[in-house]
Amino acid sequence: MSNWVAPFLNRPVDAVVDLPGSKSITNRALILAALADGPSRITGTLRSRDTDLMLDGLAAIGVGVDFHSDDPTTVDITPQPLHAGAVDCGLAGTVMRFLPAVAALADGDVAFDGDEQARSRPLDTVLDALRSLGASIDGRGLPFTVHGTGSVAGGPVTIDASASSQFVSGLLLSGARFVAGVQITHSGAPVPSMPHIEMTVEMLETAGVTVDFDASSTRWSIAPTTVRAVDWAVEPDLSNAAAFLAAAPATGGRVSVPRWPVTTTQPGAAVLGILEQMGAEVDHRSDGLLTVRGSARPTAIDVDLHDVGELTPTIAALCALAEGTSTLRGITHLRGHETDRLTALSTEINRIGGDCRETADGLVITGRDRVDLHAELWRSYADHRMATAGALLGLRVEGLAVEDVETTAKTLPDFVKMWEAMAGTAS
Ligand SMILES: O=C(O)C1=C[C@@H](OP(=O)(O)O)[C@@H](O)[C@H](O)C1
Ligand SMILES: C=C(OP(=O)(O)O)C(=O)O
Repeated sequence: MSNWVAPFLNRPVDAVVDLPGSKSITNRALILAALADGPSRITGTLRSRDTDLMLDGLAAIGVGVDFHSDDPTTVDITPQPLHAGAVDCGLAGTVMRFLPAVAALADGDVAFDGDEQARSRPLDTVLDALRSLGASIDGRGLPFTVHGTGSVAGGPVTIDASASSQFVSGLLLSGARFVAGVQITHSGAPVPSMPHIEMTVEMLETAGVTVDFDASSTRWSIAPTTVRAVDWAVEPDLSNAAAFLAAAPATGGRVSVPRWPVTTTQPGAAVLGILEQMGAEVDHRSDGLLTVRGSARPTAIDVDLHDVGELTPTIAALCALAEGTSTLRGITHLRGHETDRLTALSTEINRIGGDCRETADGLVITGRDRVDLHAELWRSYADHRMATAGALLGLRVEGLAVEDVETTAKTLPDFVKMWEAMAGTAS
């Protein structure tokens, strides 16, 4: 675990940053490929801790995983009969919430564990739902064991998915393989991160699985059907792009990202509208090059991030530098992310001299001029997005060190190299 002094810039940033594949698309493509009716090739696969844990977990229960020797981002997935094994979830929500339903289809016991910090992430909803759909599972959270019998009865299930959209996505991704399919009803406060469920639905439809859903986003239904093999091309990770793009308004500079998709289900795309509201300019060229330009100091915003919670650390860091008081709403569920992100962000922003207050459903942040902020150790709480938020503030706060910067490997192992290259300080 090392402290990394983030690059400080007293000039505007000017860089092009090419991002690797999306974590969310990669881990969905891997599950769908594992359950499909034939082999699939995935290109642009993100290679990071979360996606390698998914690859390892699938391989541990029998799925064929073959990397191309000359390109580690191209992987061939061959479905095989699923058997007993052990799965390490690390701190990955997508692994701990998507793989149990796959494991229930295995013939044998599948033991799940993960990082100490993962044990406090909400999970019992998925395990209870699978039990009520006919699976046999010991445990209410990590560690737990799925006693797979080779099939899952499936059918109707009511869950409260207000703590995480991944509860719905996890059941949908395997639901077509259940004997009676799956009919999910959500009962509770609104489900967060709805675009991530839309991503699940769109990828299922691409694999030939029809999902019926209602306009109020409380019911999703899948009939038992074959999951067709698809050769997936993974888009760049737009949530990881957010911190790099925010460097433009943070320094009054310019950051471009190639291969930005014209249409996407990735919630990370919402960062563009938010940066525009904060005063940045956005340009998307026909060749896919996306550019964000900042000029004056960013302006404060009042924004509901319920649908795009994973952008919060980046936006909060920018708000700490903005002119005025910002309100970030609709993000209670962030208390169950990698860490309690509302407490972590307010603690760290206040420790460097900022002004951040937790509210019932978010944060209120009064921006400070950079001269009023001071370099302290920015703690990461084993949260990749806390580390990248620290790096963003480090561009304006000379000497700010980010603790445990290696935690960025959860979704972006090359973060330090890429950030230093963006800042023009790479050795
Ligand atoms: O399904 C997915 O790929 C994700 C869904 C969201 O989870 P929550 O609904 O728990 O916020 C998001 O925050 C996470 O980073 C990835
Ligand atoms: C919440 C996140 O991850 P996870 O998939 O582990 O929930 C995230 O990446 O911001």
